Amino acid sequence: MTGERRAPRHGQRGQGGRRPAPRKQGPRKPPVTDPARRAALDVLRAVTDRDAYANLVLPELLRQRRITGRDAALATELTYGTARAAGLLDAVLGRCVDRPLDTVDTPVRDALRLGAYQLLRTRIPTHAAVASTVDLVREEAGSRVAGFANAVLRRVSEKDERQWLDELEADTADPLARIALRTSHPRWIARAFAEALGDSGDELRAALEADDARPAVHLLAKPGVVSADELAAITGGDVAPYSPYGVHLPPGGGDLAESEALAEGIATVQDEGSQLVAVAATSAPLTDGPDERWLDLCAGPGGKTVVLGSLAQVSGATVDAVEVAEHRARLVREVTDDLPVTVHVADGRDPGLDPGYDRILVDAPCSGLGALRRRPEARWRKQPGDIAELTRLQGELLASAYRLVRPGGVVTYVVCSPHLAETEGIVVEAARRGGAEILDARPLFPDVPDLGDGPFVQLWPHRHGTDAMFCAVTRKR
Ligand SMILES: C[S@@+](CC[C@H](N)C(=O)[O-])C[C@H]1O[C@@H](n2cnc3c(N)ncnc32)[C@H](O)[C@@H]1O
Repeated sequence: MTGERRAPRHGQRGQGGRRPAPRKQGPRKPPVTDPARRAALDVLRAVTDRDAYANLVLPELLRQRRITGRDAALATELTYGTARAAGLLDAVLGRCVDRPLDTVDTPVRDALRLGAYQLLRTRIPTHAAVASTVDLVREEAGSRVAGFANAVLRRVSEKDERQWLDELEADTADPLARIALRTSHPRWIARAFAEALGDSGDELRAALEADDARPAVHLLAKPGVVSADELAAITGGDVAPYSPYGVHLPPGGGDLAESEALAEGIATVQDEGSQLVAVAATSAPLTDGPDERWLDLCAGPGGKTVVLGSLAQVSGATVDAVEVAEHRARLVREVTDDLPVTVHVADGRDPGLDPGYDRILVDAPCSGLGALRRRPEARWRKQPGDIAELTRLQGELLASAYRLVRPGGVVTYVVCSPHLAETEGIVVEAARRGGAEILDARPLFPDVPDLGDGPFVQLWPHRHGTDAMFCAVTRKR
């Protein structure tokens, strides 16, 4: 590995024969790196060391350090971009480090990822990407390791992303592994998408690419409180294409924490796909009987309960909201305190409520493979083995819903995942055992195109601009 000399910066001495300055003792110098990259690295380290969520840590850290404007935008782009692309970046770095990458200390590895991301996926000039990363490594680990980082990143910079991909792809004949590499997804997730789409070519690539792009923030205009048109005018966003209550904020559209609409409680942050499935749950056709008692069996933190509660208020119904985790139940209470919603801390598999509900929503705990675009690091943290445990719980929750719904009542099953084991694999068997018929869900999504052959609805980022929500509507016989 060869190191390259750089122009001296920040008080470094050149190597032109002058005596090096004596090494200073005493307190460490304050960091010299720019605040955006420092913030990005600190968040990436929190993700690695503490299993933190980048999208929760970053906004807080920007606020604490009063990082705003262009610096905040750069920190956001670098943090989320690096976290999303970690698999590809590691593959490239693995070619540029002369020992196994996992033997490199994690702070240094995180910094190398950050540097490699800038080199491969941004227009930041090479010298700036390398020098700023080397500064970070120097702060983290001293000058010797900084020299190592410099050498590694110089190697990374010898090729652009396309050339690296060509080189890495040449090592595998597996088309799925290639697509996964190009779109920065683990292979098992690419496979799950392929199976759900019934396609492992162009459409799969489009789905994974859309899943790799940073999504717009979607708002829910609280039904009965403010219209989507009004909310769009207040926030400067656009009325959503499909949800009657949706607004899309422009990319980088301001600090959400400062949004008056959120502070006043007239809007909440909610993906348009989540809005659509919640509306579908309230509009699925019942057979005979009343339409008054609704149940949200997995309610926390209450996003869909707000939709159910608001529409229940309009139609004169009431909602019982069940959530097993006390702290999440508290969140449901907070967002529904002005709605006809009663929150119960209970296990949805046996919540101790009287049966006879007209409508039940089972928004089951799931792998979240459908919302990876909103959780940058999640794709590298999840494991295929997570699915089996979830499917057992999903089946048990749905079975409980069939015990609680009245004949002719509707159970809507939703997961934010396209994984077939969590979607069709659960519903077909549970509905059969629960004595329910599966309805065509597509008419409950009016004007939404490309819904396939039914009866289930699977939304997709590349088709609908939503998270990949799955929705099955069933009716008890
Ligand atoms: C996908 S989230 C629901 C999201 C929510 N419906 C919303 O729109 O904000 C699943 C929720 O189910 C809860 N949960 C997990 N196991 C449960 C159980 N056995 N009974 C009830 N709730 C459960 C989790 O704590 C989590 O809050």
